[in-house]
Amino acid sequence: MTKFKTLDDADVTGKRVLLRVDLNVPMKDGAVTDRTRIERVLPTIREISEKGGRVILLAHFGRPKGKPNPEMSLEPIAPVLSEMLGRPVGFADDCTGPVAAGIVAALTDGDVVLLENTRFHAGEEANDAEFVDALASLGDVYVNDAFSAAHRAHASTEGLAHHLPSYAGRTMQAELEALEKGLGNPERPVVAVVGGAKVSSKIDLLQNLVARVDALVIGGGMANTFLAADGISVGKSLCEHDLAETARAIVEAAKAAGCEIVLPVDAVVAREFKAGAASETVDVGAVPQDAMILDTGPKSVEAVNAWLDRAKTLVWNGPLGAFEIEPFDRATVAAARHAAELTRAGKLVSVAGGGDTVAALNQAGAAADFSYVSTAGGAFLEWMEGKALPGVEVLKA
Ligand SMILES: Nc1ncnc2c1ncn2[C@@H]1O[C@H](COP(=O)(O)OP(=O)(O)O)[C@@H](O)[C@H]1O
Ligand SMILES: O=C(OP(=O)(O)O)[C@H](O)COP(=O)(O)O
Repeated sequence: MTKFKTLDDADVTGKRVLLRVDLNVPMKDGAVTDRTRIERVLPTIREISEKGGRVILLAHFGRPKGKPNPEMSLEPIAPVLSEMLGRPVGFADDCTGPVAAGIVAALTDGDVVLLENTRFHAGEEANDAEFVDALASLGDVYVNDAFSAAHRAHASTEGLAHHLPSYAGRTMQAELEALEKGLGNPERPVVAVVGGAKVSSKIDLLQNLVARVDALVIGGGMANTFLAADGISVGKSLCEHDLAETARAIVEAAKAAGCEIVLPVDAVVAREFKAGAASETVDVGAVPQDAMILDTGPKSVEAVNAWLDRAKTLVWNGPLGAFEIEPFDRATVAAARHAAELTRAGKLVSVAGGGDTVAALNQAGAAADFSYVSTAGGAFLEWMEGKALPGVEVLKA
C-alpha cells in the first residue's frame, strides 16, 4: 500500500491550507451537469475547516494553455460548492498576485475560498519555480486531494509539495486504497474499455496497458484514430491522423502480449454535432466523407457486451460516444447497464473512472451498481498501467 502522510498527521488549526482539488467537472451552458468530483472533495474541505484550518482551494478547469479564458473560469463552481458544503465559499479571480494575497489575508479560521483556474498561468503546467513560489507564499500547509490530476507534474499537483509540509487528502487516500483493493490483483480475464476524446493524452498509455489486460475495447473518439490507422476512412470524425504510427504500434504490442484489441465494426454517424441531428448507422467501412462518427454502433456494442460476459474484471475510462447529446448516448448507456447487471449478479468486478465517464454512468443509472467509481480517468489508467504518478510520489517523500 502507498505510504504517505494524511490529514491524521497534519496540524491545520489556524493554518493557511492550500488544498488542491479537481473541479474539472462536466458543464453545459454554465451549469455543472455532474457533481461527483465536487461531492468527493467535501469531506476533506469539511475536515480541515472544522479543525480550524483556512481552506484555500486550488484547481484547474479545461485546458486554457496558460492564458486567462473566461470560458474556463472556476467562478460558476464556487456557488455550487457553497451550496453543497452548506457554508460560504469566497472566490478570488486570480490564484496568485495581490487579489489572491488580499483574499487569503482576510480569511479567518474555518473559512473556505476558491482561487481562479491555476492553468490561467503558464507556470502551472510548466511547474515553474517562480509560480510555485508564488502559490506557496499563500499557504503554510499543502494538501493534495486531486487524485484525478495526480498524473500531471504541475505546480499545484507536484511542485508545491517540495515547498510546504504536504499531506494526502481523504479522497486521494480513499481512491488509492479502493483501486489497490479492487484492481491490485485482478481476477482474469480483465477487459479494459477506453473511449472518450482525449486521444493524444491517453493513447501512449495503451502501449503498457495491453500487457496487463486480456482485451482492450477501444471506442469513442479514441477508436477513430485506430480505424484510420488501419486505412479506414472516418470522414470528419474526431481523429488524430498523426498518431497512426502510435496506434499501429499499440496493435502490435497487443498481439505480442496476447491481448485482443476490439475495435468498432459499425458506427452512428451524423453531419452535425447537435441534439436531434439526423443520424444513421453504417459499417465502419462506409462512413460518408462529410459525416462524423458520434457513437459506437449496435453490432459493436454486442461485441463489447460479449466480452463483458467473459470477463471477471472491467476497467473503463472514456465514453463510447458523444453521450451528452441524444441519440449518441446509446452505446455507452447499453454497455454501462450491461456491466452494472453483471456486477449486481456477482459475475464482474467493475471499476470505472473519469469526469465524463462518471457523468455517463450516472446518466445511464449504472454508477451505483459498479464495484468502484473513481473520479479519475487518465490518472486511473496510468495507475493501472503501473506508472508512478508524480502527484502521489511526491507525497511519499
Ligand atoms: N466519437 C466521438 N466523437 C467526439 N467526441 C466523443 C466521441 N466519443 C466520445 N466523445 C467525447 O468524449 C468526451 C469524454 O472524453 P474524456 O475526457 O477522455 O473522458 P473522461 O473525462 O471520462 O476521462 C465526452 O465529452 C464525449 O462527448
Ligand atoms: O478531467 C481530468 O482527467 P480525465 O479526463 O482523464 O478524467 C483531470 O481533471 C485532468 O485533466 P487534464 O487531462 O486536462 O490534465
